Amino acid sequence: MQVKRALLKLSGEALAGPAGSGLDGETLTRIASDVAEASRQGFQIAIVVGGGNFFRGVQGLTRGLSRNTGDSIGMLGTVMNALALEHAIESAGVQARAMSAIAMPALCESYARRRAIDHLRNGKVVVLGGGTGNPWFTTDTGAALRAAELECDVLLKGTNVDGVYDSDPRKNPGARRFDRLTHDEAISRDLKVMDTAAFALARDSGLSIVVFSLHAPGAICRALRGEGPQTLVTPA
Ligand SMILES: Nc1ncnc2c1ncn2[C@@H]1O[C@H](COP(=O)(O)OP(=O)(O)O)[C@@H](O)[C@H]1O
Ligand SMILES: O=c1ccn([C@@H]2O[C@H](COP(=O)(O)OP(=O)(O)O)[C@@H](O)[C@H]2O)c(=O)[nH]1
Repeated sequence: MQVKRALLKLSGEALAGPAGSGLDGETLTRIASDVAEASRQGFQIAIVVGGGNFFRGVQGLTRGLSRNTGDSIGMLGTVMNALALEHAIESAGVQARAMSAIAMPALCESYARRRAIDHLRNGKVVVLGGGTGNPWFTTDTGAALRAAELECDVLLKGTNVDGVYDSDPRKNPGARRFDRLTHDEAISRDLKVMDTAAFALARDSGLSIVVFSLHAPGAICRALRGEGPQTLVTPA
């Protein structure tokens, strides 16, 4: 696969480091320098960042909040991560623009498809916060949506496991990793590394997904080159 423009999905937890919540400076710096290196190598990178290190909408239910309010808080968490990443990537020497799906003009640009494409063409890394801008969605679905809108060649899902397994590897130590599978197989076998809506949207827009682990330094550059342990999920 020849990749020029990639959509990188980073879960919020990926920025949390060993503490498991909030932002870890060292982790942020490591991931940002990997992204900056990929940009210097000529890849156009758009990032959709999650917010699970701060708040997930469903957590609100146990606090007496409605799902709609919980999801609004969750989306705000993703914007916090986008601002942190924008700063960390610029500190690593590459220009970056945070864009939010929910207008917050005092903090960052609002997401507009054509403006995001302009930034990418001009060599800036675009960091997309706010998910889809709607409750009841996830940032995985946001990542598939933005990858389709921005005509990305691939969706790279960077996470804490090194691919898609036949069952959750965190729960089943005997789980086996796929090198390759289709979106339909991932959906029908209920392989929960991404939600069904994200797999379905990626399938319908003809977008391949690479699932890889973010843990080692240089992981993002290697994933872009198709190197290292990973699972390739293809529409057919
Ligand atoms: N079949 C599977 N293959 C790989 N990972 C899976 C699978 N089922 C569930 N997972 C879990 O999906 C998680 C990766 O998704 P991610 O979006 O980064 O995490 P979260 O959903 O907790 O934010 C991993 O922590 C892994 O334990
Ligand atoms: O389009 C979206 C994307 C995210 N969220 C909310 O933001 C939270 C954080 O996103 P996500 O759980 O996808 O983050 P990740 O698991 O990747 O860290 C979610 O739980 C939702 O509450 C939402 O409402 N709409």
